[in-house]
Amino acid sequence: MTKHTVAVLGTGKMGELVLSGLLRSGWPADRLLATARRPARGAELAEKYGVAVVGNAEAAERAGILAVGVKPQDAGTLLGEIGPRVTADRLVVSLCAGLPTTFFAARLPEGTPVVRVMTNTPALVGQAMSAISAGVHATAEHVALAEELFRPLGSTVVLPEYQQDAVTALSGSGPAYFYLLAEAMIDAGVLLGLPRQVAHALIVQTAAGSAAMLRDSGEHPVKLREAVTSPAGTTIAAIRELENHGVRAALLDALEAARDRAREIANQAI
Ligand SMILES: NC(=O)C1=CN([C@@H]2O[C@H](COP(=O)(O)OP(=O)(O)OC[C@H]3O[C@@H](n4cnc5c(N)ncnc54)[C@H](O)[C@@H]3O)[C@@H](O)[C@H]2O)C=CC1
Ligand SMILES: O=C(O)[C@@H]1CCC=N1
Repeated sequence: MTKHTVAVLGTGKMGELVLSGLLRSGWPADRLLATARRPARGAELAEKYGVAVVGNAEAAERAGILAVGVKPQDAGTLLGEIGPRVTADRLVVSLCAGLPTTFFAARLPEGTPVVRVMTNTPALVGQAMSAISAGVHATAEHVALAEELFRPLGSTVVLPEYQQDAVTALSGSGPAYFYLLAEAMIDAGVLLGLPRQVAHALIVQTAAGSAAMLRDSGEHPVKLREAVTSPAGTTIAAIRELENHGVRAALLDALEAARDRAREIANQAI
């Protein structure tokens, strides 16, 4: 384990997931710092995790690894605050959707290494998918450090930075699509006359079981779906409706829209 201190700058939902994941993996609390915009949030984090909550400037001076957990729209302001305190021997890890590492490099001292990571909310249960990319000035050693930070949260993969907007559309936003599907299927259960709690239990276990098979069997999803789809049976009747409603085309369009929005965020960032 690295001897660095990690500071989470902007400890909202994702920042807290990084903090709690590191603590779960045995990272000492005295090598973690957190920053928060609202004092009440800072007090909550200090109480819950036993980490020091400090200002952004102090965190930037004390920590070797700076994990930026603010919304992309707030990153410019944050970098304006910390830029003068950062030295090029730090590692900056961006959690921000859309923003390229050049956005950070332009606001930090020359030579500061930046790694871009797109993780997702299943980090809360140790099941995140975190995609890590070496950005400006980042070496293999910096990428290895980032992998060490994100491994406690779930799976990690190292990809070139140009793929990050697509990753954001797939796995960053991905949990929301599955939740939407689950929500709609539970409502369908209610439509068919099942009590809501029963529909909820059926769909949650079906989702968990299907995900486990998809991951653990190593089979292609087509093969798994075909095994459920009996000739002249119930499943094919449902699938015909899904195809009639263009669900596949909707998914292609939806993920392309998410990718485009990531690009737009980068263009709008100041
Ligand atoms: N929510 C999600 O599922 C995912 C979010 N992301 C990215 O993670 C980042 C954080 O997203 P969330 O955690 O959802 O947002 P959030 O709004 O929960 O957290 C951001 C936090 O930063 C704080 N903040 C803003 N400016 C600050 C400043 N100058 N100093 C200190 N704290 C400051 C805010 O008060 C807030 O608590 C975003 O850049 C987002 O694109 C990435 C993957 C998934
Ligand atoms: O919706 C968003 O912009 C963030 C990034 C990926 C998931 N949530």
